[in-house]
Amino acid sequence: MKKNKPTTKTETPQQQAERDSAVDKVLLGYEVGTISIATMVMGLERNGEELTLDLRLPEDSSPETIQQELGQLLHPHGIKTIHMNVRLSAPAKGAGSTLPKQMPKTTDAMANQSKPTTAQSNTDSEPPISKAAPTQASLAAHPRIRHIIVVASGKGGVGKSTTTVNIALALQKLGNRVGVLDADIYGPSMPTMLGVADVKPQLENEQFVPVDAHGMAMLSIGSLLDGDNTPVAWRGPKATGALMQLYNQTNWPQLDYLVIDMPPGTGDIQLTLAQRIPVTGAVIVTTPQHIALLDAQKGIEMFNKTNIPVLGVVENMALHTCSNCHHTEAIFGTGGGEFIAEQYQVPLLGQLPLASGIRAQVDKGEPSVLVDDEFAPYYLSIAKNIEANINKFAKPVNDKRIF
Ligand SMILES: Nc1ncnc2c1ncn2[C@@H]1O[C@H](COP(=O)(O)OP(=O)(O)OP(=O)(O)O)[C@@H](O)[C@H]1O
Repeated sequence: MKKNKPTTKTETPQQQAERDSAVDKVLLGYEVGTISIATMVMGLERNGEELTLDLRLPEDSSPETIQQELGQLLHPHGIKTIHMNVRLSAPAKGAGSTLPKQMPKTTDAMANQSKPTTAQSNTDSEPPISKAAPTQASLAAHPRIRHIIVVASGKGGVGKSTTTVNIALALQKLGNRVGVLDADIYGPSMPTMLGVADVKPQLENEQFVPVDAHGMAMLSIGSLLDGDNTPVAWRGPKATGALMQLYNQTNWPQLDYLVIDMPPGTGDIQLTLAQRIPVTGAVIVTTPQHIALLDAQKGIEMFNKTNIPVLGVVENMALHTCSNCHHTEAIFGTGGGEFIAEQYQVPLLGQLPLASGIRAQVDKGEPSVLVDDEFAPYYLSIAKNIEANINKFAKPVNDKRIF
């Protein structure tokens, strides 16, 4: 699934980045049925003017048409040839395994260039590009998951993962069945923070079986990475494809909450996930510094655009607890999280101390809530605030869903 992208001598790094980004945008905008093809990309490799895609497509799709339409859309961006390796998904769970289908030939992206393209001009039949992205309201709820919560931050390093893991454990402590999906492609840390870095998820009937982490069902994007393919090198479609695979092709048990640790930022990957996964609500983690607050605002705006309710803001590292006298004070000043919560009319779920104990516990794989240390009550209070609000945002359960 993962391939190293060969470098080409004729492209400058800037041209390379521009062409990669143009390819990403085309893939993100091209829909098969109502779903972006980006979520179906299992592998992607570009070598100059040649693009190779490994795709997992719905059984009723037409790979030949897709190959031709993508060829026409990508040709203006310098892609002359598209190779496609296709696997067609089985129609329903248990109805058989996937059918590998190697595309018989390489398509010249210029082929049929003079004919009208289905995507652009034949609007009477199947205009896949012009269909609107699915909205949250149109997404079916997962049949075994009551609430999906995404934990996001506009900026990296604000303590999003530390907060996620402790909130998940706190929700469990309040009596809920909890799962954790580590979608942070830039730094998957859930396995380490939960002390299960050495445990690999099993595959059963082409479905991942989540790892048991202190009673929670955990799966991490880190499990899909190998040594010579760093997550940072992943580009949009590849990352979203892998993340959708983790969500869809996992045998999640019956859960009250699936807590997703999102990649930091508000780019294409975050937006696509927000449009494809039926989320009950988002929790935004920020720190009191101005830049982190500005980034949190971007996060809130992104969720507003995609109609995902923002459950609230958590202000991390807002307070300092002296390790000698245990006195707690707001060293960065107060009011940052409150300000943003007021401005956007979202609740401030809680303020967390900056404390070496919090870091030491996650480094050991035994987060504060698990060992019930002096910081656990802060996370429990946040979890209670989430629970107090969440039912009004719950999605109706659709038992007909096949995943
Ligand atoms: N409240 C806190 N007090 C002290 N240290 C903290 C606190 N929250 C997080 N940290 C530490 O800050 C560092 C960054 O935290 P974490 O990895 O959770 O951030 P992140 O926002 O998920 O980062 P990234 O976006 O890069 O994945 C870690 O070393 C973590 O232990």
